[in-house]
Amino acid sequence: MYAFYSLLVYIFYTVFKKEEEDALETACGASSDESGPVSMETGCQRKDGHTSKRGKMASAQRNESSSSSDSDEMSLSDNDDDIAGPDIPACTPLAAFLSFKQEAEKRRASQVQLETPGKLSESPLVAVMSHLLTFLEQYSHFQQLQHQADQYRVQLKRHRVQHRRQMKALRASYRQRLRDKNSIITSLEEAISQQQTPSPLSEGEPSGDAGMQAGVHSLVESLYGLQGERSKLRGELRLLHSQLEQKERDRHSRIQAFQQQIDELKGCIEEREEELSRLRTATGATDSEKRVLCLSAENESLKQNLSVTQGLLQQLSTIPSQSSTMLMKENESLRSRIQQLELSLQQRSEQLSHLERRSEQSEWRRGEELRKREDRVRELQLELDREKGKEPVVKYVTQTVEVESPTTLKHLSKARQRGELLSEKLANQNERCKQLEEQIRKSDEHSCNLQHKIAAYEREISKLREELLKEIGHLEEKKEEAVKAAANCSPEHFQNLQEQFFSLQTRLTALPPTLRCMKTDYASLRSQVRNFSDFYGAAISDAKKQISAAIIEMSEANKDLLEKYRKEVALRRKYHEQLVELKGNIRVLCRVKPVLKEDQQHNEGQPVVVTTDPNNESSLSVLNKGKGRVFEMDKVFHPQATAGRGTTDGPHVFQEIEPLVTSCIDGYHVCIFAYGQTGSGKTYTMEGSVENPGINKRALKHLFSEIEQRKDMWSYTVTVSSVEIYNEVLRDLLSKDGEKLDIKINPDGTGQLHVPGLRVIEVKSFQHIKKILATARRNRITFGTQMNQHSSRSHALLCITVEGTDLATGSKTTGKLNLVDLAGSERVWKSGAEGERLKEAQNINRSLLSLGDVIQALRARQAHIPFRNSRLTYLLQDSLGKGSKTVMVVQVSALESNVGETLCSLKFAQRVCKVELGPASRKIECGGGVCD
Ligand SMILES: Nc1ncnc2c1ncn2[C@@H]1O[C@H](COP(=O)(O)OP(=O)(O)OP(=O)(O)O)[C@@H](O)[C@H]1O
Repeated sequence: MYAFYSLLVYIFYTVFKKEEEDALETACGASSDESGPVSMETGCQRKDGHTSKRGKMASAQRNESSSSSDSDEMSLSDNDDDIAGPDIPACTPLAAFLSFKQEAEKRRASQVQLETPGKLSESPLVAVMSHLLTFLEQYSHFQQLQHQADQYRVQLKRHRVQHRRQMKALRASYRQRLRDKNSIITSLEEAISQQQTPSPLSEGEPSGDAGMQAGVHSLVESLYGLQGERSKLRGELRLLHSQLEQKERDRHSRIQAFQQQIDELKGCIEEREEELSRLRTATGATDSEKRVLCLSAENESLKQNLSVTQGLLQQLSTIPSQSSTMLMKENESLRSRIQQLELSLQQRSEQLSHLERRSEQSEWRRGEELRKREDRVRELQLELDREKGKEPVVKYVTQTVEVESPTTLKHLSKARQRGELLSEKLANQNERCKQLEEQIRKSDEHSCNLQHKIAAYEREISKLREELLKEIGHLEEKKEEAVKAAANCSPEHFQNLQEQFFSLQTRLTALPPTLRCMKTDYASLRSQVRNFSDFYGAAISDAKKQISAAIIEMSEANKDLLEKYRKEVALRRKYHEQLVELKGNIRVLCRVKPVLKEDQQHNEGQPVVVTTDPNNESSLSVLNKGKGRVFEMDKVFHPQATAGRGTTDGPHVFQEIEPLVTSCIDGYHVCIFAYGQTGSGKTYTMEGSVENPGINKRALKHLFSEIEQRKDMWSYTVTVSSVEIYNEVLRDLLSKDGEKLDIKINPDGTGQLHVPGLRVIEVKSFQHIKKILATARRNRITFGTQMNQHSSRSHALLCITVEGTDLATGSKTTGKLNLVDLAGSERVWKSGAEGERLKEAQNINRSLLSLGDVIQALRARQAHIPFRNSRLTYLLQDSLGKGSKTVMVVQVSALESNVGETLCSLKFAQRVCKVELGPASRKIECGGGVCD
């Protein structure tokens, strides 16, 4: 029974509900057609208390229009016709049915109670019914209330509209009345003025026309009355105005409050959005979104960098002009100083030349005398020779004297020339002084030689004398013999012999004075020579004094110059560092290998897929499977670019490297490495050939020339070591035994790495380093692969350490330059590697991969950088990390057969491009510690 009733109730309920809904829908349709959106809302309300979607929208629209109506009168008046009373849904048939059912059930229950007095007084169905009924009653009551509320709301709106209309009409009528009154007043005033103006015709007439006066009075009274009314109306109008203003103020305050709320809401929304974006970047965002965020952040930083760069550029453009004017001034003052010094030097050189002339004259005079005496000696000698039938003995001596005198003169003329040169070239003062000293030394030597020669000459004379004495003795003997013979010979013969004897005797008596005279002559000659050397030495020392005074003067002037030079050098270094930092402390350069003859032989008909843009030095495009891809680098070297600085347009390799080598001398850690597939030209770029040297040689040449330029202020020590990493084993390329080496932490407590047993050579000159490079090249492991006849199978590192000491302050710098020629990054299958070669290729790829990981970690600013994952990265730790400067030269082939490797290399390069190492730091030691 219970189930039956329930079913019945359900059926009826559904039937009635359907009826109601149909009725509602027809009402909705009708009202939407006739009354518009407002009637839709109330007409479409369901029985279960839910408003339909359309109803909600309509309500929203109505709310909007009502809110806007407060502010906009016109819009309200437009919608005014749309406001209509809501229809109440009919739910009474169900209630009637239920009450009827309840009655029937009650009756049935009373009958059952009468029949079976022991059972319950009320059945459960009746209870349910009664509950349902009360619910429906409550619901209908609620709907009625809601309906009433809606009606009130509509009425209120109508009243408000009516009120506004009334107000408007009232204001209009007041204005109209005011205008009317004003016009009346003005007409009356005009009339009065006409009345009061005496007419020329009425002048002679009596003034007191009673009718006229009364009219005028009444008019004046009415005028006063109108004026009073006007002022009253004005007061009312003012009141209305103030009311309106008050309302306007209220409206404004409401708008402001509303605006505040909107702002608060906006703030909330922004906060939410921020939180959302934060959450997104932290967790759920896609890679592309993250990338977009990162890129926008990078963009921002780039913009900032750009503005900083522009500022710096401006500064840089102003500072050189200032410094150039300062330098010009200084130059002028220095020039005038130099001119003064040149003048004084000229004077000194004139004095010197005067002295030289005098000495030349005296020399010449002495030479003349010497020649005369020599002639005499020669004559005597000839006589003696004639007597004795001997060879001329003094020939050698006279010849030497003849030769030596002009050489002395020559020396003197040279000295004069040098003196003149001294005045011309001030910068070579010290050099010339040395030359002069040398000359003095030579002249001293020469005078010494002369003394020796005089002594020899004296020795020769004494020998001659001895011989002469012997000859005399001999002649005496002959004489005695002759006397003895004369005692036995005839008187004629005796007489003849006597004559001969007497003549010989006279000659003999004549000989000693000649000899004496000769002796005295030589003594005077000797003293003259001695005097000459003394005189010459005094003249030279005088000149020396004058020159040293000039040098002191010059060095005083030089001090200022030196100081300025120091400042200029410091400024240049600063700008240089700024320039390098602006360019970025990690730079990626790309070099495209030209298509060589041998490449054409192996790859006949292969098209070129890598193209460079002559108008854009930092991009290159790669064509792969018909699609072009553009890569951006810091610099792209087209295939015709040379290894050096270049004379043609476009970038040349060393031009980009040079500033970093200079940085190394200034105490920075620099790492330059070549990366790329086998045969792409890494070794060509780093080592080069004899006729076309690569980065290594050019860097060292530049290093030594820079050191030479700074030698007045800095002293440098350059040490070199070279290692190769083959199959993850470290080998010394400068030692013959090829022992395995290991990387350890330096026990000196600095925390730096060192390789025990590694040969470190101190290099004094560029010529020396050439030999070292050749040794390292010879010892490196190379094999032929399918891709390169002489493929380098190991990573080769040339480590140059430059320790500098400031001569003025004593501060020390330590710069490091690591030049790395990496092994080829080819694909294993493509290189045709097997067995040992395969292991080799795998090791190469592994270490390159760890280099990539290190760069990735640096890029992500990770706390831990995996330097220790390979020997290569471990060894380069202090030149790859923070505070260092790194340049990667990516080598690529332009041929289509290598496009895969080319793309891989370029993608790796682009990853490196994004790494920021932060500002580089100088390694300077002040006293005991390190002060970067
Ligand atoms: N820019 C260039 N101009 C002229 N010749 C070049 C250039 N680049 C490379 N070559 C030539 O290409 C050949 C291979 O170059 P190289 O040995 O330098 O390649 P690699 O990258 O070092 O190879 P691997 O990694 O196998 O050692 C050499 O004969 C070299 O002379």
